[in-house]
Amino acid sequence: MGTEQVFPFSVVSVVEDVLQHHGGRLSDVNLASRKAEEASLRRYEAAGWLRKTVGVVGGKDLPAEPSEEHFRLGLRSGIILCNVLNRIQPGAVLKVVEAPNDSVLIPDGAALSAFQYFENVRNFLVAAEEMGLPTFEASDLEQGGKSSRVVNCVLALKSYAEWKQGGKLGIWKYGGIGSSKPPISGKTLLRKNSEPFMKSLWTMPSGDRDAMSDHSSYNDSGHDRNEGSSFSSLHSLVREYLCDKRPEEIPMVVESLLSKVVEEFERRMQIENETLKMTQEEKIPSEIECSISKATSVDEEMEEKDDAEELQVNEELEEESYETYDGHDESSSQNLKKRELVEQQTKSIQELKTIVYQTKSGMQFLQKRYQEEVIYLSKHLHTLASAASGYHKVLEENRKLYNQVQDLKGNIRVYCRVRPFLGDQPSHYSSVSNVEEGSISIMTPSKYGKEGKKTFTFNRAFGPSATQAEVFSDMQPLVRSVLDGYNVCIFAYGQTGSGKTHTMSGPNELTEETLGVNYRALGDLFLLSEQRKDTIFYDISVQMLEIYNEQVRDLLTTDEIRNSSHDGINVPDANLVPVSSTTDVINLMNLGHKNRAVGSTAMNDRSSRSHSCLTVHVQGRYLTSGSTIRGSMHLVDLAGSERADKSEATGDRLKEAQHINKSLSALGDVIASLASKNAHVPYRNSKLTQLLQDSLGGQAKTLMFVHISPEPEALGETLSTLKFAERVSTIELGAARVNKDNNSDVKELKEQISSLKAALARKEGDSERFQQSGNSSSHEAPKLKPYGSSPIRFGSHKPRDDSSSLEGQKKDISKLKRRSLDIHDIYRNSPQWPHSVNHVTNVKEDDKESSASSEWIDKTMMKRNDSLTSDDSLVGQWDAETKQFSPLLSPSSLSETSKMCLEPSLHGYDMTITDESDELDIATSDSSESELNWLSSHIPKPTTISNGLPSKPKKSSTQPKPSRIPEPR
Ligand SMILES: Nc1ncnc2c1ncn2[C@@H]1O[C@H](COP(=O)(O)OP(=O)(O)OP(=O)(O)O)[C@@H](O)[C@H]1O
Repeated sequence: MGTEQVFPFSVVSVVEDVLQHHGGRLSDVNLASRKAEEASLRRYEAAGWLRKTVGVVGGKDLPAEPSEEHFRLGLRSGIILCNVLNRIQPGAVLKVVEAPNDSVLIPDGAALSAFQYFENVRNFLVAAEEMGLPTFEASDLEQGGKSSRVVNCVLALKSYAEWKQGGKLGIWKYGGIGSSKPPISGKTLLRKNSEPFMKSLWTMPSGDRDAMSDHSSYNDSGHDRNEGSSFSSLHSLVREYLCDKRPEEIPMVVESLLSKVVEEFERRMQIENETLKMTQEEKIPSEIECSISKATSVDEEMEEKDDAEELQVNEELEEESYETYDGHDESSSQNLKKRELVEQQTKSIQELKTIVYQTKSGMQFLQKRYQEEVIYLSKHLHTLASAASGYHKVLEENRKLYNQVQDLKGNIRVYCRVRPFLGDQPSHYSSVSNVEEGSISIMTPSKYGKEGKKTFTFNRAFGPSATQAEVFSDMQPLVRSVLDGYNVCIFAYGQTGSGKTHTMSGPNELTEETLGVNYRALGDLFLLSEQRKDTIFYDISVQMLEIYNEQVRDLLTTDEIRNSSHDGINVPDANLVPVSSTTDVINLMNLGHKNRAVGSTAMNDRSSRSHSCLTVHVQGRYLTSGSTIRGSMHLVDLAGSERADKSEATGDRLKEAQHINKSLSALGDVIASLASKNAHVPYRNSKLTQLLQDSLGGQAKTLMFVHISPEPEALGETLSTLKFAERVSTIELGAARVNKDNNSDVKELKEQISSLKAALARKEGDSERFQQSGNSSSHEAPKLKPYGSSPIRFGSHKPRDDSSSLEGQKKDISKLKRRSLDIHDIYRNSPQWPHSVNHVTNVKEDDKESSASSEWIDKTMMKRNDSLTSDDSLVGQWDAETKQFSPLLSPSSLSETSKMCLEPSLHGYDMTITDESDELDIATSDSSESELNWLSSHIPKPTTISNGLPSKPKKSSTQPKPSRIPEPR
């Protein structure tokens, strides 16, 4: 192994560095050369002492003042040195090879001699070292060697000899130049000086070199001849450096140079050793740790670094491992282990890499699919969201449209239902001849009409065979409006026994089929609220009230409640009972019916003369927004609308009748006011209107369910009821109103024309009779006109003037035409709601509400009221100017009133407030009896219905009732 392979640096490079970097230091070579002279003197001293000690003959090869060359050559054989040493220290060199011949003097002597000389020198040096003398290198005796060290050795020996000759006094210590250097050990001598020595051999002439190369010991040094080039370059370098030096300076320069080289060499070796030590003690463990940590954290690194960086790290790792392995043989086993470990880790890393790559690609694939699915789902979700919002919009739109349709149908709608015959009563006696979807035809006896048939149009008409379910299905949309936040009022109107309770509640014995509107409405609300529970939560609760004699009772409690609501909006003290099922409702209704007061009556129980009201309160809360909506529904079973019979109109019955009339009249006022869109609606005129206030008008939807009985006996009341209902229906209908009004008016106009024709014919006949019998008919009882198309008894006191009747009829026609367009005319011409006596007569200045509707209060009602009681205070007088009744008129003044009515032109009576009066009976102006008779004829008797209820016999009256039923002329 070459030097440059053993060491990380070459000797040549060391020398070059010394020459280049330490050239400055070599400048002191001059100083050394100055010392060379001193060295020469010392050499002379050494040579002289050697000559003196061994004699001139023995030292014949050594001049007294030899040059350095001669000094070296003289001592080169080692004979002089060995002999001198043996003289001073006998036996120090046991065998001294003497020169066999003169060849010793020949510089280039035989090889054997050279070898023997070398043995002499070597033996001398060993002995000198054992004696503690400063030694020199054998090569110092060769050309280029350090003769100064030889001089030093000789002078040291001289000093030792003198010390020995002097009796060995004190401790011998060599104090010559170079004595500070420690003695060179034999081993060190050999190792350290063998190389320069061998180098010098290579510089020897070829013959010597060949001779030397034959000796095996020289080959043991392991030097390869091929390495000579580096040495030759070194030599050339040194020679070049020394070429300008004087020969005597060269040894000193070379010595200095070599010492520098040696120092540099040692310095480098020390550095190298330290580096190696660090590498072994620190670097290797850190590399292992680094490798392990890199291996364990490879996953994280893989994520953080790209592949190129990872590869670089691994390559560096491997390079470091190889360097470590190559650079340190002694730790090769460790390096092997380390390398194996690194290889294992590298393998693991590769496997991990593969797994990571697979996982990564798998993750990327999954991520891609996930993103695709997310995109797909988001699209799908978007579609669903838009569909959902669209669905909600459509739902909302549907609700709006639904309620708009309800609005278009009219805020107040009128339905009519014909009760079937009860028991075994044959149907051919029915006064109802035909029932179509929106109209009812009534068979009128010839005395009522010319054609024997009268048709009334409503929003909906139900015949006797209509089932409860059919009836409810038609009002179901209205009921459902409650859940959308509307207020709804459904009230049943009709005379006693016409089937109001049956429609609203059902018969006494309830079955699923016979359940009335009340149950079905609530059941429907429950069903709908259940269907909507995902979006809205509904609270449904009910109240049940009765209004009897203007007193409000809570039917869900036994205590009488006080109407503390001054606004009349509601009855706040009434029990409000939450319900959640139809069963709850049935139980409550049973309780209500039980609590409903039942009085002894002439023909029916108290329920006929009291209003019962089932109020359903609905509060809905949207689950998403939290907003709430409120709706309410009044289901009212009104008291019988028939007029109280005069014969029974006493005491409690009279009081009941008054209250019923008052409340129904107030209800009519409210409806009329709403229809005319008056700013003020007189809700406060009765408990009934107060109770229903929130469900009458505004956004509220009202349904009047008119009931009629089919019995011919009830025809009068039936016609009255139908007339009124049709009028309300005609007035209140919205968009459908025009066509309906037109149809109705056309019919009426036709009837008017036929009536006029009949009047003309009659007039002609009367004229002839008048001429025959003279003017003797002034006291005849007025003949009742047929209960024709005129709805009511307005203008019943209007004088019957045949001569003016035609003109009056024409006026009426024009008024009818106008009425169809003018709502006020319609009201004026409308049949009145039954007015209570108190309502009409007790008109107070501060009660403007009632006066607001006084214009369409039938004057005849006063007379009818008058007929209901003998109390003069109840008699009213119609003031044509103020258009108000004046109470407290005496019976005599009634006659005057009649006169006034009969002679309106004289008293400024406004004819326009009456209409069709000529169609009705005419009371004689001077006969209050006739007037009473008229009133009797127009107050229908309570219908005797075969409903199992007792029919009270009629009290005697001045005129038998049958006579008051309109008779055919
Ligand atoms: N559509 C109908 N089908 C069968 N029976 C009916 C019908 N309408 C009414 N009735 C029966 O006629 C009778 C009288 O009906 P209901 O009591 O409902 O009349 P009303 O107008 O409520 O009388 P009131 O004013 O006294 O309360 C009852 O026995 C009832 O069952």
